[in-house]
Amino acid sequence: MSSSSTATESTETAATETTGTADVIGTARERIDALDGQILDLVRERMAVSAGIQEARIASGGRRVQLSREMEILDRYRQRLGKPGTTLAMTLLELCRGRV
Ligand SMILES: C=C(O[C@@H]1C=C(C(=O)O)C=C[C@H]1O)C(=O)O
Repeated sequence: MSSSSTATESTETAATETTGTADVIGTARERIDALDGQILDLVRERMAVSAGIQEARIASGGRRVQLSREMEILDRYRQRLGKPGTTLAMTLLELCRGRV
């Protein structure tokens, strides 16, 4: 009797923990989805600002790409995020280049 009661309790505890874990994950995923939305909006904003700079430089006889500036950006991302930061910065620069 007491062993059956213990088994029921432990099943209920497991169910409560499962529900709690699902809640934690669900809430955290909502936050991740919101953050991804902001990141994507920011990337699109960065692309537009970058295009404006490139347009202005080309219109005044300059080149689209300025490698020294890109090196600064790659270094910033590498300092904050390590090697994957460099990869991320390269992807961002690729997105932002050549869209004028
Ligand atoms: C936007 C610029 O032009 C290009 C694009 C860059 C960028 O998207 O960050 C950086 C350097 C340039 O190759 C700039 O010179 O600042």
